[in-house]
Amino acid sequence: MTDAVLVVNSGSTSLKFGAYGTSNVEDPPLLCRGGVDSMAGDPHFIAKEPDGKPIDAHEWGSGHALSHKEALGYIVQWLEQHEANIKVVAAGHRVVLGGTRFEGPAKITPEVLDYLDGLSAMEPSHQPFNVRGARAIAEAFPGLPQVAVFDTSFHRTMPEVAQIYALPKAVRDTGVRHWGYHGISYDYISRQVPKVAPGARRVIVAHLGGGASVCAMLDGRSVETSMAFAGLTGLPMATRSGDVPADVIFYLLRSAGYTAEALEKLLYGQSGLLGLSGDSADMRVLQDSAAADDKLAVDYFVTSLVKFIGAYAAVLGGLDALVFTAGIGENSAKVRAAVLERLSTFGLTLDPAANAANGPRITTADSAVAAFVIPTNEELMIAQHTLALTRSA
Ligand SMILES: Nc1ncnc2c1ncn2[C@@H]1O[C@H](COP(=O)(O)OP(=O)(O)O)[C@@H](O)[C@H]1O
Ligand SMILES: CC(=O)OP(=O)(O)O
Ligand SMILES: [Mg+2]
Repeated sequence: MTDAVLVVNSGSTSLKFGAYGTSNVEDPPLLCRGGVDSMAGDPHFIAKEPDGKPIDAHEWGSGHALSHKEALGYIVQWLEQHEANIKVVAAGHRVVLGGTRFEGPAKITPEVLDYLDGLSAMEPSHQPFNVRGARAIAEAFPGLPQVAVFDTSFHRTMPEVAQIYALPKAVRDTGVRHWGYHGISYDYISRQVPKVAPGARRVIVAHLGGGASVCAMLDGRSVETSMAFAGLTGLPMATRSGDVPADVIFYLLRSAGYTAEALEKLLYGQSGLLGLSGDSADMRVLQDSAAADDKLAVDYFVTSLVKFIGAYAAVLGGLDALVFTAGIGENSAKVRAAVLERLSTFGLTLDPAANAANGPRITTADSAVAAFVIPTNEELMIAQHTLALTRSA
């Protein structure tokens, strides 16, 4: 029997898992991974070897819907049947918002889950599903030690001015603050940067996935980040708007017949790359398209990124390294090239061949500022934190 930590990344429509061995706390070995995608309408399960080789797959058919509990139930049963040598001894969860109470990973209790669920009103796009995943595991494995690892923790090093808005104190004290997200990914990247760019102190990391944000790091610590209060703002994303001025929101509510609910649906689900292109939320489709609106969507995405990077270079007092990560950052040579071309004034010179090969270094040897592609690994970070916290019990 191999003891394993089960890592769960429970999203609104997908539930990803990874099973990690417990033999090496610093670098827990991945045993297998997978998940259920499109839970709401066309669920399909896939399990893979650590190297990505498929082990198993299952489809429920379109029109079928799975709850988080059902999807996790399937995963747990699959692990028991197909990975009979694995014994789950702890579970670690990605939870996006830790609120004022949690600045680092925390052991999960029913009371902790109630607190975290109470934050769902602030962050409705991920938080309730993260909590649901932890509750489903608690039911499937009664008594199993569970740990929550938070996206927001990494950004608590930001200076006070980066964590607040220009609102009265009474409002700020209700928890309205610039939390920042994707912190588990940034934590991982901050540990990789010294390996590829020794001595780089002023670093900007662009986490560009379905959700996207940028983080300015000084000596490996967050000092600014673009995703703000909930998972909606900052850069435009697959279906999320990114920054839209508050006065637009007032106008839509007051004069254009939107309810708060319809507006939330519009901004979270029908905007961003999908809203601009009217075509697709997927950068793979948009970056190769000749359609004018698809090009507009890519241009808006790239321009937003350039604006944040420029602003963050100013905040950092210069730039030593730029890092691209997550689905778009790791795979889209076109987006990276467009961004770097527009940043040549900052001393970044693209190496087209290295960029086409997805790096790791995508700037020329004589580029004053270096840019890199570093694949992120949120699951490994969660496994490490979970092991550290449950081992010290
Ligand atoms: N080869 C590629 N070129 C451009 N974009 C890509 C490529 N592969 C994946 N992506 C983009 O990556 C995104 C998913 O990134 P990922 O980090 O897996 O996101 P999430 O965490 O939201 O699941 C998709 O929106 C997709 O458009
Ligand atoms: C917080 C957030 O936006 O996460 P994701 O990119 O996984 O949707
Ligand atoms: Mg992600």
